[in-house]
Amino acid sequence: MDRPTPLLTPSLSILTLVPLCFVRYESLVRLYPGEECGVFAVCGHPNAVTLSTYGLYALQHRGEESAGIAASDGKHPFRIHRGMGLVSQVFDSAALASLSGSMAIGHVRYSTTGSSNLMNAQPIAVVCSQGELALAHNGDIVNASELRARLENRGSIFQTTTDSEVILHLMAQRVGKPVEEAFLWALDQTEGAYALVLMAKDKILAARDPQGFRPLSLGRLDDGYILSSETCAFDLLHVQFLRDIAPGEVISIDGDGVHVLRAPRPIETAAFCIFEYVYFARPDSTIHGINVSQARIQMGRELARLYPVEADLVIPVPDSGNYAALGFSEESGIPFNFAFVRNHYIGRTFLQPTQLIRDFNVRIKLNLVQESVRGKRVVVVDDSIVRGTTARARVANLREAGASEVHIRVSCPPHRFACHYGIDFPDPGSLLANQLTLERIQSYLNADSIGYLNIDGLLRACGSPESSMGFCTACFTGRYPVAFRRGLHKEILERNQLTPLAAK
Ligand SMILES: O=P(O)(O)OC[C@H]1O[C@H](OP(=O)(O)OP(=O)(O)O)[C@H](O)[C@@H]1O
Ligand SMILES: NC(=O)CC[C@H](N)C(=O)O
Ligand code: SF4
Repeated sequence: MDRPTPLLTPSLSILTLVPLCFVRYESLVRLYPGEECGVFAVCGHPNAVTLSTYGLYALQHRGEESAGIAASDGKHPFRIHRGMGLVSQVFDSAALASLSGSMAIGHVRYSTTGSSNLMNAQPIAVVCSQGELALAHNGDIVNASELRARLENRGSIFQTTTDSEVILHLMAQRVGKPVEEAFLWALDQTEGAYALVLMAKDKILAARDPQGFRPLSLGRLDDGYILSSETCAFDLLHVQFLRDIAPGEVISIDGDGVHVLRAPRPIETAAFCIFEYVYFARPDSTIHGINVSQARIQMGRELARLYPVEADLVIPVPDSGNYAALGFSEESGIPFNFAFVRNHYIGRTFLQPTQLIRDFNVRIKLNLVQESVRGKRVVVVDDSIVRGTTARARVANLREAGASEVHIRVSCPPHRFACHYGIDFPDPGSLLANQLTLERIQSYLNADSIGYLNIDGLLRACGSPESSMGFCTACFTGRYPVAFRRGLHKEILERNQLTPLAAK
């Protein structure tokens, strides 16, 4: 038996597709492999709201479920606008006119803990013992369920089912303490992945978890400071890049500038998410001194050395496969061309709600220029294979179009394990490489050969000037840098899942 049941691909007729057109937008927009979030913040700039809006446009690839901005002029209550959908759908002129101030934080969400609905959209704003606070979070807090149960037993009333909200409730417990101290105290109890921006009355605080799973960079524009998940947003806004917020570092920004509240952890203990370089981050971003597109080109070169093949043409699976395919072509000397045309109006590939819809989405996403592959031996380079939906459909296309051989090359190792640090990978049972051997994957995809980049090649491709810098590779290796409770899953904080602890 070659094919695990969840991977079976039912055929799709145009009649079965028609009702799908009426499925609500939110339920369809389910990104591969569940994206993650983007955070953005402006402190001390008169155009904070406009800058945040454009910043979120630049971070849109990190989350397409919901978007929001909270703004403050330092005198009036925070103004906040959040909605489901893309930045362009959430922020019309009326929404933008409702926001003002020289401080703002923004968020684009892809849910990893708590369902996708308006209640869970960020920033999350509260009024508590610390005054007004608004929080935007990228990552996943692995002990959120324990923290929440403890807080609820002490009377906390939660308004969302996200992990992020526990940070605000922890802060609220520090009655009478400065907001900086409350933030540090909350972070001391929080385990897992977080790149955070927090807006308080007259300052913005920011933090990265000790492993630095998710990126966060600091820049300067005129007299103001900007924080962004990725540097591509700085380029767009002509923001001067100052530095990355370091793993474990906590800062505050106010009228007097940037203050380090907690010094970084040694870089040796870092566990940057290596999959940011493979797929998530935009190729024009630079994370820890490594440009993402350059890293991807190196991955393609490594792959060509590891799995050489006699062929006539290298083609990428756009978009994320583009640079790796370029590197493969450069290293192998096999000509490069675009044979798949990507429809950019559909976002990144969807995984939900059913395999039927995934198949449909893959068909909308990519179309083949048949003339460019007919009679050719083709190497198809993609950044990753998760369920195999994309690769299987693309091989079938290439064969129908008359390609004489189809060789698949993947610019990261096989995905065999779940991520609990801010990427909503499907459960391991639906990961192709968790279920099948490489030989069986090759036959499932109907490819003439298959080659995945290995961990060493991937690490080399992401090699940093800081040579001791560490990466998280858990979804490939199963070696998790931060321990988590077994059975952790996305719905863990939904009301009926909570198991209150005994009051202390
Ligand atoms: O094995 P699967 O489950 O099909 O998932 C893997 C595919 O999905 C991603 O593309 P996506 O459309 O999300 O993004 P991209 O256009 O940025 O590459 C990825 O680049 C692979 O092509
Ligand atoms: N992908 C993310 O970083 C999401 C942040 C947070 N865990 C949420 O689900 O809202
Ligand atoms: S498990 Fe994979 S996706 Fe998750 S943080 Fe680690 S490298 Fe990134």
